[in-house]
Amino acid sequence: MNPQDILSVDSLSKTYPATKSGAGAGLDQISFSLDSGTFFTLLGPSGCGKTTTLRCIAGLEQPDQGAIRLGNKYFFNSNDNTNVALNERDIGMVFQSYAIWPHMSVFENVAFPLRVARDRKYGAAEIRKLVEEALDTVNLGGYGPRSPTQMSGGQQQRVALARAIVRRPRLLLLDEPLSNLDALLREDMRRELKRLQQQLGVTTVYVTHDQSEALEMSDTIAVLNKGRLVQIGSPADIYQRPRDAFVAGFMGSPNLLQGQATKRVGVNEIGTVRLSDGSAVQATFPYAVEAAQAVAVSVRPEIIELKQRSAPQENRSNRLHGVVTNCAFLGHAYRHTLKVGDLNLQSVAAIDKRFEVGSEVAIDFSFEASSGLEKNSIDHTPRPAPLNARDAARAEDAAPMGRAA
Ligand SMILES: Nc1ncnc2c1ncn2[C@@H]1O[C@H](COP(=O)(O)OP(=O)(O)OP(=O)(O)O)[C@@H](O)[C@H]1O
Repeated sequence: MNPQDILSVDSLSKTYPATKSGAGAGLDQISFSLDSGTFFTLLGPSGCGKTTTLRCIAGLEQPDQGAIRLGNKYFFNSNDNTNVALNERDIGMVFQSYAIWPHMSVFENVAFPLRVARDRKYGAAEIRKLVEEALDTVNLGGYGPRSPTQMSGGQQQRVALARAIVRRPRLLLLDEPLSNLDALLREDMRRELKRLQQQLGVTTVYVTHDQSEALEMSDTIAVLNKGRLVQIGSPADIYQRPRDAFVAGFMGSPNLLQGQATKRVGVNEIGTVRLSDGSAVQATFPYAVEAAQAVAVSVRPEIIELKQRSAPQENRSNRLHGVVTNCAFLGHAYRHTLKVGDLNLQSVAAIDKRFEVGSEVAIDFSFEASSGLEKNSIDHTPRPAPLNARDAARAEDAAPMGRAA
């Protein structure tokens, strides 16, 4: 790993002016640090700040506060007014709208960044070699003379990618690059993009609101909500151990059991949660909670096993009792809706595990697979190592109240 390629974003904040429709939105103290070669995804709903973060890294948007650094080179630092111009940041970018010029050939589109480079002059032979290599990398070898207007959406997106990598940037920024493609092509391009990123070993920041895209492609995911980074982790962490109700809901886990911790629970320990009807369930907590703290338990639909009420209960498994109120065929599985007291839960069961509407069932789910989470959105984001001693002092001063250590 090359330490010169570590991307650090520290306490990035930006406020847009308030509009008629509400207070000014933007970014609130976004921090993360990426090892070189990481495929990192900014994930969240529309308006959460993904594109603004990406544009700040690119130099298309100026943050109000914070620092952005690649290796030991600061792109931006509000402390000493560093703000490096976009074309000196050594990055490649691909946007949702491919931004391919229709009046230029594929070759000229890809050659463009080389022709306008200010830091060095590329000779004709070198341009030819670099463009051909970039086109080969995106499987468009031989397409140079064509007009982009004669190409499909997927091929045009590859041209945009070739243009982004032709200068072999140290950082690749991708803003929803697949969202204009049809569903089948998008699936193919996910794998293609990932292969390309691995082949190049380039640190990549990817923006999407599509959870499955983020899970399939990323090494690390950061979930954003209302301009704040609410959770950062591996795809498995984010999916199986959401930190709060927002992340759980956004990652498609509709089942939340609200209650109180019966006693103090340490990080990654199993704790007991007393539900409002007096029953208790156990879950694994990715963070520490105090006795009587209000918490929730996220139970993913696919970890629920429906059984006859008389069926024996497995070790280390929770059991609730409920009634099936709906059963929907999904093709590969059945989704059951279950009424448990005042609560509606969803389960997804294999095709041979169907229960009729009206069946009284046992609802089993394991302690390990059930995830304890914060009831409210509290920022537990681990902060990256300070950029330097001066920044450390500033970070101490600026640490917002209530942030987890
Ligand atoms: N130039 C601007 N002026 C004013 N407000 C802006 C501007 N750009 C973004 N915003 C606001 O900042 C917030 C974050 O916007 P951003 O585009 O970063 O979100 P996003 O997560 O990328 O959303 P989407 O997925 O819809 O593109 C939104 O509330 C948006 O309205």
